[in-house]
Amino acid sequence: MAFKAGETILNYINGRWTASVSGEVDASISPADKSLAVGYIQRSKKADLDGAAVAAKAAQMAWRKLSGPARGEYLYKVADILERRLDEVAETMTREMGKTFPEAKGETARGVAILRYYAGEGMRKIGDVIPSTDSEALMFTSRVPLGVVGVISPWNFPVAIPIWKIAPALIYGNAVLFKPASEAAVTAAKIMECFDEAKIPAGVIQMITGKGSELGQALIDHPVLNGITFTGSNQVGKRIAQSAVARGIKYQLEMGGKNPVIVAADADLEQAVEATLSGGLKSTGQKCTATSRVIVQSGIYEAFRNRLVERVQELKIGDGMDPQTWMGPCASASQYETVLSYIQKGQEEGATLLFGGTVPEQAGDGFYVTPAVFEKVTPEMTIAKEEIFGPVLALIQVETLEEALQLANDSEFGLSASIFTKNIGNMLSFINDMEAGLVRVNAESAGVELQAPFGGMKQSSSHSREQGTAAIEFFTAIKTVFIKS
Ligand SMILES: NC(=O)C1=CN([C@@H]2O[C@H](COP(=O)(O)OP(=O)(O)OC[C@H]3O[C@@H](n4cnc5c(N)ncnc54)[C@H](OP(=O)(O)O)[C@@H]3O)[C@@H](O)[C@H]2O)C=CC1
Ligand SMILES: O=C(O)CCC(=O)C(=O)O
Repeated sequence: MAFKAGETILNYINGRWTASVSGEVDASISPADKSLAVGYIQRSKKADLDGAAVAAKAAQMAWRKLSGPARGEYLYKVADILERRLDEVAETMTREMGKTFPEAKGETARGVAILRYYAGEGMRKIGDVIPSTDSEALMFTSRVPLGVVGVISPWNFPVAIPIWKIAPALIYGNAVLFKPASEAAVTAAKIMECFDEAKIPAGVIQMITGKGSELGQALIDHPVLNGITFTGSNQVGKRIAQSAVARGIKYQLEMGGKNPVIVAADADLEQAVEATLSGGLKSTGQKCTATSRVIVQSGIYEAFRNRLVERVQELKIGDGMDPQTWMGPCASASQYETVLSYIQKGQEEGATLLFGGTVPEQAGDGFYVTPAVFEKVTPEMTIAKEEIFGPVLALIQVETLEEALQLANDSEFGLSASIFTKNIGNMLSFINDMEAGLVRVNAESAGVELQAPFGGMKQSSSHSREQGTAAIEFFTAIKTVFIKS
């Protein structure tokens, strides 16, 4: 089955495309033109979830009995199908949440690579032999699946994030109940179509759409779950943690960031400017790893600021499907309003708006805003503290590297951070002292590689890591086995 643009998509439950018991749907609208519906999604109820939960439990029993390589074969098939349908999936993503078509294609290709990576994991070791004090015994560990895992994903990476949660969950023998973000659920259905076409056994992966406040809450409270993995806001993440702790199930949270870039006086100016543009404004700044605070040493400040503003002025804002477009719209009406309100707050609190932060004339019915560059930002200002999740850069001038590091760490978040410098001492201080899960030298703050652990410190995560070989830590439990004849 392949849903067409503008159609009503259904839930994928127990291997079948199924309408919700509610009989209600919600439009997923295009951020490039809010009068266009990219599709209609089911407004599902707890009763839909209950049916899926029964199917998941039954399916997981059989799925865990398959060998790792056999489970991997399914993921390889899904990867091949997604690769064949890459342009179609990427176009749906661009139309539904606004990122440019080249970015959407890159993300979909990353989804393919993640599927293949975890397909290969099905052939790798899942335990260790440990010497026992009893010389006649054999002692070893084995990794076993958690059971049924809930996946709640955001709209900003509608393909990569669901896949980097679903693929490891499946390869290690879990069944998945997947609730995508409502604003990217049509794209999520495209991923499900690939699993369906690969003939994955019914019930192993199921997708149910609906409002976070109702269906999402019902999922996190559902007794069928043995684990839950989430990416999104801190507010929702905290609710998930509370519910998981109350029921004693495993949870994994990836949440916000307020990512700094330090530009040292000896930095390569062009490199630092281009990385700030890319890290801060690609995907319209809607990445948890996006550059938000730009901390610049005074020796290079003026040259950096002037070049940055010059380059930001050149960026073309428009529909992500237009090949000329460098930056698309904000993903939704609520993101748009949030971003505009932060820009207003920045000005009210006394920061200087050097450029942007306005609604372009040709915006029409789209959620467009020009990238905003602020200077004279102080650490206590709201735009220096809160995650904006939009195309807003806050420049902060400092004298010394020590001051830069101290300001960079002055945040409740600790996801990613970059420094631009040629000095090895600066690099080492930054690597040692920066409180972030991802530290990058002479590279933009955004940029996650699927084979490496990903996650944050402080309020940015539940202190667990996703992706690469780290994924096995969350999606399995260790069983220690002792055998004596
Ligand atoms: N770290 C990151 O990558 C992301 C961070 N954010 C941050 O969060 C802000 C708000 O974005 P928003 O989309 O509202 O993020 P949310 O955290 O509300 O949404 C993320 C996911 O959680 C679901 N959800 C919402 N409420 C509940 C609930 N009570 N129980 C269970 N699931 C729920 C959503 O469903 P539904 O879509 O149906 O509401 C969606 O699938 C952004 O401005 C940004 O700062 C947002 C997205 C990603
Ligand atoms: O930067 C990336 O590729 C991933 C970012 C991310 O995980 C997020 O924004 O939620």
